[in-house]
Amino acid sequence: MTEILKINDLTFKRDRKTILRDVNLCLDSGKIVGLMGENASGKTTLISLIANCLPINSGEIFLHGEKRNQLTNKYVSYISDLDGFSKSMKIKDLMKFYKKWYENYDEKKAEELRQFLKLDLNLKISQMSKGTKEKAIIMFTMAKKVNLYLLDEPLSGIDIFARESIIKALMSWFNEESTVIISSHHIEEIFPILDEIVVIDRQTVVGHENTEDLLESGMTANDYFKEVYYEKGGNIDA
Ligand SMILES: Nc1ncnc2c1ncn2[C@@H]1O[C@H](COP(=O)(O)OP(=O)(O)OP(=O)(O)O)[C@@H](O)[C@H]1O
Repeated sequence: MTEILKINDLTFKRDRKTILRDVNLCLDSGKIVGLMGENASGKTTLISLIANCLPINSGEIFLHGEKRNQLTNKYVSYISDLDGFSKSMKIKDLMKFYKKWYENYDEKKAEELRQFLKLDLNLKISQMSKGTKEKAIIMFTMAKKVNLYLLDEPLSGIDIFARESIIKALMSWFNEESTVIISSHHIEEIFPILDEIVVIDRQTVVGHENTEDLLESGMTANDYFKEVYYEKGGNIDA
């Protein structure tokens, strides 16, 4: 096992408002990690910071042992949306784009993912529903050979049947040298494939647990969430 991600005392402010404070987290290779947290708890911000899409105010992020910088981008795959592309681009155009610009793009895997996700080569971004866009984001995120895959709410617009098969397939889309972080409001749904759960609340990581240990103690993801939430002084209805 290799250490894929290490975050030391990370604090991030926006417009003088603290969004994340004193975040510490360490993840090894070969894990599927669920990132749980209420709305506006900072999940997307944390993912964007790991992906080098936001500047760090204080603290450090190490990817594969190297301090986060432009060069460590090769270790990470993250697509926040497809807004940067022309809406007239088709799936096949996006495939050509990634092949041309990303050394770590695996053309064969991309085609397998495309077929699995039933994405028509001629489908334009402008014609994509929310769920179809999410499938395209999953496809192009997972089609790169990297150490860390970041999926931010990847399944929220996808119908239940496709969700189930994507969740099952996720395990085969990465290898033991890499790790996947999946943020979701529906952790229970992906709980069976998770190795670890990270809970973020009131701007920081308040819990990090092995799912095996949770299962052994008879806890579900939601039980764990509530436990760490109340322990830290939260106020949700049971
Ligand atoms: N561009 C921005 N400018 C200012 N504040 C922002 C910006 N983006 C996010 N925030 C704030 O940062 C906090 C964390 O937001 P973030 O999107 O990271 O949360 P989240 O846990 O991903 O939320 P959700 O589950 O609703 O997607 C929120 O209070 C939000 O208002």
